Amino acid sequence: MGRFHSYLKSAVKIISRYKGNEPLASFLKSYFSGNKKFGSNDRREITNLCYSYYRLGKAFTELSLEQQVLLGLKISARDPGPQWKALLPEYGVPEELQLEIFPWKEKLSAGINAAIFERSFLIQPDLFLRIRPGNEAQVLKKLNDALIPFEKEGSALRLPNAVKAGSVLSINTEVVVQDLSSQQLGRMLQHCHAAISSRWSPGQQSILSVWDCCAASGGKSILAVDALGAIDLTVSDIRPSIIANLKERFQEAGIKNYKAFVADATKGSEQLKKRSFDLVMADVPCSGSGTWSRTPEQLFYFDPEQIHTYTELQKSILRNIVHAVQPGGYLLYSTCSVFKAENEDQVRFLEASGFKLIQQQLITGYDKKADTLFGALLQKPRGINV
Ligand SMILES: C[S@@+](CC[C@H](N)C(=O)[O-])C[C@H]1O[C@@H](n2cnc3c(N)ncnc32)[C@H](O)[C@@H]1O
Repeated sequence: MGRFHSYLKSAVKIISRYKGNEPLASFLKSYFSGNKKFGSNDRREITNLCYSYYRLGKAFTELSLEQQVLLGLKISARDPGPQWKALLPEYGVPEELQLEIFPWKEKLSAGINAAIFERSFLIQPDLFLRIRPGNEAQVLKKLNDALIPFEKEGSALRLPNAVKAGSVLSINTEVVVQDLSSQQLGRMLQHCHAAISSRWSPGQQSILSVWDCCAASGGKSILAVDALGAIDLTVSDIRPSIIANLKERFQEAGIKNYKAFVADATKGSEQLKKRSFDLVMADVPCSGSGTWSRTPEQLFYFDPEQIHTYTELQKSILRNIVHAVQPGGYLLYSTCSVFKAENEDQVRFLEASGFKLIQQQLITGYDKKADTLFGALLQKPRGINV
């Protein structure tokens, strides 16, 4: 039992020091590398305790830190095991409690089941890979040979979170680490491609021009290449470091023909002067609230004022990029947010500027151990001046 008390003490120490200024995963990594006495089992137990605490949000702050950690462990989806259960009465962990983990339910996008969404914070989502075109047989063989358990859903693979997929598969070459919901945006991309290519005259060798204006390390761009085939691809992001990551990733992915640069999408850019695209992808910076089951510390430290900050930034990006959509071309707007203000309301904003909504979808992952995302495909009618 002494070992378990000591894990609890370490978790409480970490929680008291962590202030939410960096991802919990990086904080834990630095903490453990500065405290070599912890072996891999210890690190796993303590990590689990810390995450269990943040999964409760601020619902039970009247309890002691020890009680909150143990309560998180008790009500999380995984059975904590007999040694932990034995500590519950010792620390006076309450039996029955009303859950109010996610207090901003009135701000949710339409169609979200608030009760199921709230419970999803207690479950760690799975790991998802997307098999890149032409690699399915070899990927499945490698996983089977290595006895790695997985479920296949189309080109998506669902694996337990602890699996080190990179030890068996070539990440970015054979598979991409990409959440199940994110992968589904491929359908909207295909819809847009079918609509545009139907306008090409028979035998015309046309290539879709695409700008990913918030590309990060290129997750959606690689999806676009895989879903659409040869495209004339331009990518940009405000962060130089992430564009450097993107270049490395594209190299591994075998993507050679593209233009990449650093640009603030709220401002005009030299590289884009006079350019327009068949498709502009705006996977905008957002609250990330659809992914908080993976990063529950963000749930804990979230200030709802931030929603306004994000929506203003999103509007400012949209105002600046709409001119780059060709008349008759498309804008794919996406977030990993569950808030209406970042989702449907921004679609209304685009419609008010003359764009026509083709389809919008809240891609729920909270009921599937995956992320929740929002995507909307809009078309710029010919003859409007934005
Ligand atoms: C949701 S992430 C994009 C994820 C990426 N599309 C993917 O699939 O991996 C949003 C990105 O927007 C970038 N960003 C934030 N503000 C920006 C701005 N003003 N202009 C351009 N990019 C911006 C961030 O650096 C971040 O990489």
